[in-house]
Amino acid sequence: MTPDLMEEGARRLQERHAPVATGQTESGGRAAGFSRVATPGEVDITHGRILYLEDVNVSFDGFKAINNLSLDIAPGELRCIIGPNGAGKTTMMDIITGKTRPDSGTVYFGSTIDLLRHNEPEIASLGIGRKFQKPTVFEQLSVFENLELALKTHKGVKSSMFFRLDSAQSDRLAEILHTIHLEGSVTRMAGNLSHGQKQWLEIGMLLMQDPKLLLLDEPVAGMTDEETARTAELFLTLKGKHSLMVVEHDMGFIRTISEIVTVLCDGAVLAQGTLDQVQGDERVIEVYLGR
Ligand SMILES: Nc1ncnc2c1ncn2[C@@H]1O[C@H](COP(=O)(O)OP(=O)(O)OP(=O)(O)O)[C@@H](O)[C@H]1O
Repeated sequence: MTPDLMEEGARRLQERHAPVATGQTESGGRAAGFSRVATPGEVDITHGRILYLEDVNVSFDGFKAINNLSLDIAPGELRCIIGPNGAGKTTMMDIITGKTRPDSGTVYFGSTIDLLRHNEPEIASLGIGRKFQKPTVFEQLSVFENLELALKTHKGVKSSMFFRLDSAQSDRLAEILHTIHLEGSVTRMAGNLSHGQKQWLEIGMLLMQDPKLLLLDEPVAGMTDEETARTAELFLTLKGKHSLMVVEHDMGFIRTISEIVTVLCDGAVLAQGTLDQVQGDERVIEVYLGR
């Protein structure tokens, strides 16, 4: 897709969501993206989008799980996605990460990377990290070893025997330990961490790979109130440095972290705006919040 076509598509997308989304989207960080110049090897965000989906469709045995889905995300934005069970949230993430191929539609990472031309590992190495609902850390390894391993895996280090972190990598690891609130648990076995700490460690492992876009599926499910509050803090710290797409059912958490909330229903965007705007939307009340 050429940048011109992309502009045209983005304009149509904006028009479609105009009643609630236009002003909000600008304040979500898009304006900053327009002035940035892309350099080789980087994701081109000169058109103000890190992720762009247009008219995406997926059917499973004739059932339309994703139905002309269009949405875009600005660089550095923290976008919350809500919606009733079966709305298509997981399927959308599966499409972005290459796990599921859509029947039709457009999925771009920045202005130039057509994600539909890439497989799952390629998409991960392009800078899209995904965190599933259940924590998947290496329980028999320490917090430090888990983070180190995430870096090795990302760098494709075959033999770990002679791998040594360089000073920049060590600094990065220390910074991430601080960000995920685990600097006091460096030598603890991951298996001995609390559920919330395991979730933070896995987020740290993704951060070691320096993703441009992070997709997080129900990150606070099963967390204590205190862990949920610290996760909200963590996400607000990550916002701006990374783009985040957070699928969550916990409305208190959404209220703490959200700018723009997208409501998915029946595989399409039903509404988009601030949480107050979407919660006041009759269609949302009917299909989701009122249930
Ligand atoms: N591989 C599949 N085969 C058949 N149907 C599927 C498949 N994957 C998803 N679906 C269906 O597509 C619809 C969307 O599912 P999806 O898991 O994306 O919803 P969701 O919004 O993530 O729901 P939840 O909040 O419950 O996780 C559901 O009706 C689901 O049953």
